[in-house]
Amino acid sequence: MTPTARRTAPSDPASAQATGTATSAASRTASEQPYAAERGRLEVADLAKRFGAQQVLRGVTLSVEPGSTTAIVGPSGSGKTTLLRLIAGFERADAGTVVLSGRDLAAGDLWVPAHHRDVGYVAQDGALFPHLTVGQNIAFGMERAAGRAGRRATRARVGELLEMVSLDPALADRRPHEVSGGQQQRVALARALAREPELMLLDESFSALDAGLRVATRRTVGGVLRDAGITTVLVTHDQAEALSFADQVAVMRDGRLAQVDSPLEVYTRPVDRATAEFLGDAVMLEAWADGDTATCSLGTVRLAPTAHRGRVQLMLRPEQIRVDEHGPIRGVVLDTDYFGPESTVRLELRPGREPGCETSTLAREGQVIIIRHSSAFIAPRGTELRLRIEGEAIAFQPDA
Ligand SMILES: Nc1ncnc2c1ncn2[C@@H]1O[C@H](COP(=O)(O)OP(=O)(O)OP(=O)(O)O)[C@@H](O)[C@H]1O
Repeated sequence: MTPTARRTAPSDPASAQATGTATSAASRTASEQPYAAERGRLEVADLAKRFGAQQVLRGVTLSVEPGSTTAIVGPSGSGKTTLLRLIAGFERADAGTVVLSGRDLAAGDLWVPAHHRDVGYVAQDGALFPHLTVGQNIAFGMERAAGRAGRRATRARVGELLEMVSLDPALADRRPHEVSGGQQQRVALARALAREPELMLLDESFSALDAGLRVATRRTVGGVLRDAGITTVLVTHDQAEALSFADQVAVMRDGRLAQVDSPLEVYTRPVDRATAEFLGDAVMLEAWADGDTATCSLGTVRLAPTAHRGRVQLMLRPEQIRVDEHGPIRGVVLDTDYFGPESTVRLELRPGREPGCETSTLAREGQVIIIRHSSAFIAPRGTELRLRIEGEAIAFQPDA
């Protein structure tokens, strides 16, 4: 694709970062519209960024389907926010391309600044203007017709946007400090939505909220964006948030995307041990792989399709190891960690002694594993449990 901007947006005096977005979709002429089929499609290719001596992004390639939601998740400092800022146009990449709705935003010498991109941005703290009312925050930078009729139309649109994010339009006259943190985040989203962006970027937008409010706000925001068909990219360091919010999860590590896949796939089929352990608790076991099964301290375990043979490292999620009185594996409870809806139980494996007990000869004396169980189940220390494995284990190279 030729690196040329296909249309020029009107200049916007407001800071795109503060207001959350740039050009109004309403300001486009028909001939300037991106191809309908492409609207909202984001393509990032080979993006690289260095700050001083530090190479922060090392060739990031990511495709986001129109109207879908992608979560970028990874440890602190892995480069998530930098990637989002390059997509928003707050920073310039050293190499690589950003294409939105078929239009080049960054490619070679071409670089479209933030306020000329149809991109909404919601920061962690919402970044509302404290001296403006909620309504004025939302209306800020919205294209307004002059005169009383124009003001009425703006007010009506502000009311609509507040309702869209499940807020009472009566909040329009309050100042940001007069509404709760969750409401502020929804106002920030309404402000970003006011300009009908093609792409919404959420930068740790729910992190500052406490647990209950966070889930509720996330659900509302996710629903609004999905209903509006707006392509969304969320940056978070919270694995559970990424898995529950997104259609696609991109796991970032050390400036690279280690895996990009559906939430189910990244959780149940992680590409390597670091990804597996980042996304949740993992039971790691030495094993011997032979085709579609492996032998480990839990006996013979079915394997997800793998090319690995011989000595491997096996990964199971704790919830795959179930307590079952007829299960072939034995373990003795060491301790139980209770935390509301479920408990974590540490067990020491016992080699099998009776028929039906398959615990393998690879079982090392004292091998400890962790399982999860409903909180109603609290086994005292020393209880012997029988276990069985559900589903398939993942095989990694021994040193992966
Ligand atoms: N403007 C900048 N100047 C210099 N270094 C920067 C700049 N922005 C980011 N960095 C560095 O780049 C690295 C990646 O930062 P980034 O904020 O992208 O990571 P992150 O994955 O979003 O982390 P966190 O989850 O902690 O926000 C960090 O080491 C950070 O210090």
